Amino acid sequence: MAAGPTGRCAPRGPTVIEDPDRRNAKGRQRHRGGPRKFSQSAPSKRARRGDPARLTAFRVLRAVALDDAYANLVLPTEIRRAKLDKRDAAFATELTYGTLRAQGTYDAILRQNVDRDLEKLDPAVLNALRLGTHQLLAMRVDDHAAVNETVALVRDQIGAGPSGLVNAVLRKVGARTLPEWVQQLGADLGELEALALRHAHPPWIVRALRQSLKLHGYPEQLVRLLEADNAAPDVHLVGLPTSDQHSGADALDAAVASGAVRSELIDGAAVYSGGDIGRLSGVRESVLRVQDIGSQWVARALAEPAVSPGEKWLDLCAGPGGKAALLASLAAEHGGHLTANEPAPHRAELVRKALAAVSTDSWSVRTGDGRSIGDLEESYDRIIVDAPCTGLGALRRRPESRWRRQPSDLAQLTVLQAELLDAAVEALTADGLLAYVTCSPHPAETLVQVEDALSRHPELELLDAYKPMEDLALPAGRELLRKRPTAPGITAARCVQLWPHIHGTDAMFFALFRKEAP
Ligand SMILES: C[S@@+](CC[C@H](N)C(=O)[O-])C[C@H]1O[C@@H](n2cnc3c(N)ncnc32)[C@H](O)[C@@H]1O
Repeated sequence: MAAGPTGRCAPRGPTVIEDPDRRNAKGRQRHRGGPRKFSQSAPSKRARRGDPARLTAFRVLRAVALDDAYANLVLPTEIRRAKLDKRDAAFATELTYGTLRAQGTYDAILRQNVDRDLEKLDPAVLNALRLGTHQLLAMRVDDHAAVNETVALVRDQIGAGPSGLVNAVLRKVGARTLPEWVQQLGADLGELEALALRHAHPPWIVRALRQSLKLHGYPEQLVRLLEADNAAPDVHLVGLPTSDQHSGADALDAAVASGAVRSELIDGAAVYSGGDIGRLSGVRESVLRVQDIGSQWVARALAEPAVSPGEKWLDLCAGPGGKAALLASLAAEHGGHLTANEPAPHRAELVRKALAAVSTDSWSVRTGDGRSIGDLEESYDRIIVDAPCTGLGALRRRPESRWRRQPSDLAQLTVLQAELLDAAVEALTADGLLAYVTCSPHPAETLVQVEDALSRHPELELLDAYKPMEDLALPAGRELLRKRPTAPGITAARCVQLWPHIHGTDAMFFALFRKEAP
């Protein structure tokens, strides 16, 4: 994907994978003994082994479905395990991510073509059908290759039994294009449900995104947002401002010399599409890190309003440590100290690793429930509550998450978010600053939380969160923040909501409070 210097990503269609060396124009892997001849009518006579790239995608889908695994974590392991070369790895990646993203739409199509409930199918067979459907409808893979290779995969991995069913269903799926299927299935749906089907989002998420866009002044941009959710995100880099051993700024300069493009939104950030970031200098030392520019922007915004030397800061929900690393590094510049709190021990360990480059005088990690932070009898000058949330702002990064998340998750999460905010208010010094951040634009997790917190805590004043974001932004970043809801007194006019299709970042929400002196 073209990476603009602003970090914005242009929406794109399904990835086209073409490999003249290893895959022919039909998406089949070439065989040394010349092209294979597949029987047109007898699946039992066809290839018995699936090709390694498709097998890799199949294995990831299985781990996601059966073990609740995250595709972005499992896929690299499976690619290494299968020893895929670069091109096959790209094919497996597009196949995996594309299939997972569009799963709901593909299931709607499959329901039309399978003579029983999908829930009654062997999950492995259903996954194979989804993989075949993605190849048929969204990748430039020839129909025969898509069907034959999927049938071969099924024979190899599941057995000969279901291969006939898979063959028959995929032939029916391939009889129409994706727009034709969407048009046919959408004809009986309401406008929102049809949009959800077309852009492969669950309707409840489309409803929430539509509401949030409206509240933040972008009522007409729903389709652009849904398209951006379906595009692969750019990799963003941060150079930590302060470090014990190495300079993050130097590492960022070196990354730029290696093809990264400096962000036009904020300093200290870059966009990289050069592949393996492990090769960049400073990554091993943790001074150059992968971090969404939206996350960098909100973390820096908390550290923007006049910092006094020796301040005490708290990151209440720190794992895996992205914002904590940046905040600790900024605190170190002012002789301050960051406490990074995280209840999950393995995530607390990740926080320690993330902070490794920053002077140990400047941070400590606490492993505990953020709701009990008041037990420490410490108070903090600045606190960030980067709350556990539905993650609807990062759908681009976690292809399976939109189908895994349920509206019922909100009930539990919003209670936890409110309790964490209460604990943070208690632990905040008089005149201290509190940032409330989510990687979700859902109104129940964002504006409603802010309004509820204000009504529970009259001592809180809602500051204009745009101000520190603008103060630290470069001209292009400032320009993108220019538009905001203007009606006086509305909460949304003081809270920043970033968007993938506008800012090229995750949809981070940022509210900033001050606790008034009693
Ligand atoms: C959105 S993530 C934070 C991301 C992190 N700030 C970063 O930038 O890398 C939310 C974190 O909150 C943690 N969490 C969950 N329940 C919590 C609780 N009761 N108290 C504090 N943190 C909690 C989760 O384990 C998760 O690591």
